[in-house]
Amino acid sequence: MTFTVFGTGAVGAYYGGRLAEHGNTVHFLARSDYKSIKENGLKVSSPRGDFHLKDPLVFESADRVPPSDVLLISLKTTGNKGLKEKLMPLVHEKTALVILQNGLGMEDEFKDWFPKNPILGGMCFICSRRTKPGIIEHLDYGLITLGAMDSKDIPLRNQIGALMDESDIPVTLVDDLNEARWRKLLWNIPYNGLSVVLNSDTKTIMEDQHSRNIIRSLMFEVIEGASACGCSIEESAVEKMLDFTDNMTPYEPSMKLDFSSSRPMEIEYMYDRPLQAASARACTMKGVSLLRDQLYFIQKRMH
Ligand SMILES: NC(=O)C1=CN([C@@H]2O[C@H](COP(=O)(O)OP(=O)(O)OC[C@H]3O[C@@H](n4cnc5c(N)ncnc54)[C@H](OP(=O)(O)O)[C@@H]3O)[C@@H](O)[C@H]2O)C=CC1
Ligand SMILES: CC(C)(CO)C(=O)C(=O)O
Repeated sequence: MTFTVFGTGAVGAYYGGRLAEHGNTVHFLARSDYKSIKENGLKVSSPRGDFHLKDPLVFESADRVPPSDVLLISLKTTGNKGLKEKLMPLVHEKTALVILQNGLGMEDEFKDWFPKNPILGGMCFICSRRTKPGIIEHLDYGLITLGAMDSKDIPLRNQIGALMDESDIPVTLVDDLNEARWRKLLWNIPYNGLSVVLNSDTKTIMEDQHSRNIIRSLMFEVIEGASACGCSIEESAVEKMLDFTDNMTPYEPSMKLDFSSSRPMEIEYMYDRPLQAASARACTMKGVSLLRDQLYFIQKRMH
C-alpha cells in the first residue's frame, strides 16, 4: 500500500513521516516548504523518538506524483475551497482518501467530489507544529481514530489502521465516523475558539473558574448538537474531557497557533458546519454560535 500526503505540515509530515520511517512508500506534496524539504529532508522531534528522513519522496506539483493507494488529506480546511481540481491528478480509480482535518462535513464534500472512491476520516489527537520549513515538533499524544464513511470499506480501514499501527502510530478503529467526529468536536469547539477569544492556553483556561464554566457549558451544547444529529455522547464525557485537559501539558490549540501567526482560522468546518447540522434538526447551540460570531469578528480584524 502506497501513500501520498497532501499538505506536508504539522500533521501530514508527522504521520506521513512515521509511515515512511517504517518502510512504507510515502509521497509528500509540499508547497512553500518544497525547496527546503528537497534540500534538507524532513526532521521530526518527538517524545516517541526523533527521526530525519534525509531524502523523502517530495513533490511540488500534483501532476508529478506517482499514483498511490491512499491519499492523506492534511491541509487546513481553510484550503478546501477549490480543492477538488487540485486533487484530481492524485485520485485514481481506487485511491482511498483519508481526511485528517479537524471539523465536520469534510467527508461529505469529498464524497460528492469523488463518489466512487473510498472516503475515510482520521480524527487526530496530536499536539504538533511546524517550527521551520521541513521541521516538525511533535509535542504530545498522537492517536488517530479511524473510521470509514461506508461499511463496505471497513476491510480497507483495518488494512490502513494496521499499517499505521506497525509504524508506531496509535490507532483506534471506529464504526461510526459521524459520532467520532462529534466526539472530537467536544474538545475542539470549546478549546480552539476560547483559546483565541481569551488569548490563553489550555492551562490558563482550566485554572479560571469562569472560563472553566464556559468550557463545560459549551461541551454540553456540543452533546446536544451531536444528539440532534443522531450521535449519542454520554454526559460523563464532559467531566472526563475536563479531567483530561487538566492533566494536559499547557497547550495552544491549532486555532490559537493560526491566530497568533495571522493565518485564517478553521471557523467554517469547526463551527459553521456543526451549527448548520444541528440547526437543521432544530437544535440551536446558542453559546457555540456566539463563540463562532466572536471568532469571525476577530478574524476580520487580523493582519
Ligand atoms: N497541529 C496539530 O497539532 C493538529 C492539527 N489538526 C488538524 O489537522 C489539519 C492540518 O493542520 P496542521 O498540520 O497543523 O497545518 P499546517 O499548516 O502545519 O500544515 C498544512 C500544510 O498543508 C500545506 N498546503 C496547504 N494548501 C496546499 C496546497 N494547495 N498544496 C500543497 N500543500 C498545501 C501547507 O503548505 P503552506 O505552508 O505552503 O501553506 C502546510 O504545509 C487541520 O485541519 C488541523 O485542525 C488536528 C489535530 C492536531
Ligand atoms: C485536540 C488538539 C489539541 C490535538 O489534537 C487539536 O485538535 C487542535 O490543536 O486543534
